[in-house]
Amino acid sequence: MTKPSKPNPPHQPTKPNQKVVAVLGTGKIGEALLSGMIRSGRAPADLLVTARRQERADELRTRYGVEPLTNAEAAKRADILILACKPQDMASLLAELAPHVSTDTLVISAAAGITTAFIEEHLAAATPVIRVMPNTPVLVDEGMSVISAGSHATAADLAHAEDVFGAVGKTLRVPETQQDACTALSGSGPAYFYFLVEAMTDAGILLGLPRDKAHDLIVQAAIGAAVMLRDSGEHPVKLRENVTSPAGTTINAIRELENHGVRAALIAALEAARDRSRELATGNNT
Ligand SMILES: NC(=O)C1=CN([C@@H]2O[C@H](COP(=O)(O)OP(=O)(O)OC[C@H]3O[C@@H](n4cnc5c(N)ncnc54)[C@H](OP(=O)(O)O)[C@@H]3O)[C@@H](O)[C@H]2O)C=CC1
Ligand SMILES: O=C(O)[C@@H]1CCC=N1
Repeated sequence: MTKPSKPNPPHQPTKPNQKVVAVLGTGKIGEALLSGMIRSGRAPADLLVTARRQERADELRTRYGVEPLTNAEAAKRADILILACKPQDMASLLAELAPHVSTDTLVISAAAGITTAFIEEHLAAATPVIRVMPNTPVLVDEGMSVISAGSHATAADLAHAEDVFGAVGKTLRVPETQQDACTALSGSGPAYFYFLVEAMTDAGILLGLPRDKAHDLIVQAAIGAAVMLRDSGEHPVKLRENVTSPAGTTINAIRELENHGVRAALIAALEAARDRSRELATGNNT
């Protein structure tokens, strides 16, 4: 495509050198990122959002004090566009954006599977594109955002992406060939832990505990285990061995987990998530 020029003067940020960021497709992850950017000190006036339904636009205006725009307006005004629609909506969003995105604009996609090459094909030649896989703990500033540069993204573009996503958790640069695997581990990862907590809470009910107590016990065990995994410097095998007393209770539970193939199930589950990310690469997979 030929390079469109920026028809409108760019939006003036409230802080010098502050990039104006637009979130296009403000659903679950888009809203989580928006709230995180506001918490990290970006002024709502430097944040643009788009929504395709009036009801959603009204919600965002009320909750965050942002003024929802059309995708075209956001593309004209922002320095950084974060595309947070579903992979299946990406081709139509890019078609809408293409006439308005200048090559000065950094385009960041958070969509599972969608490659930087796919986005580059839909925009003007040399548009810098970055692929990021965040996860929902960005809502509590404990996110993990895995970042890969497209063919025209510079070191400065990567630094801008790390600035935005680093405000709401950790960031990690990987080659784009690893993004589908990272999506399976990290993007989807929180869901597996919620699933385990849900299942273990049910076990507490079976063992006769009230649901709220069972929930609190399992959540605190999860928090304690997570902090030890992060801070102790010990391998997970060692941490598990420390819990597993000879002829005690834990080994009986571990034997059942192995008998039921839980380890193999987790490996197969993450492989299936990786495969689905690959299938979504063109965005036309329902
Ligand atoms: N949820 C998660 O944990 C993570 C999701 N992602 C990725 O983020 C993306 C969004 O996922 P998620 O937030 O769960 O999905 P949601 O359905 O909650 O959000 C998608 C949003 O995009 C909006 N949208 C779609 N097309 C347009 C358009 N043309 N213009 C403006 N807005 C549009 C939708 O509007 P409407 O409400 O009208 O449908 C919706 O609000 C996906 O690509 C997913 O792969 C990445 C990491 C983690
Ligand atoms: O389930 C999904 O497709 C998205 C991508 C990673 C987490 N949620």
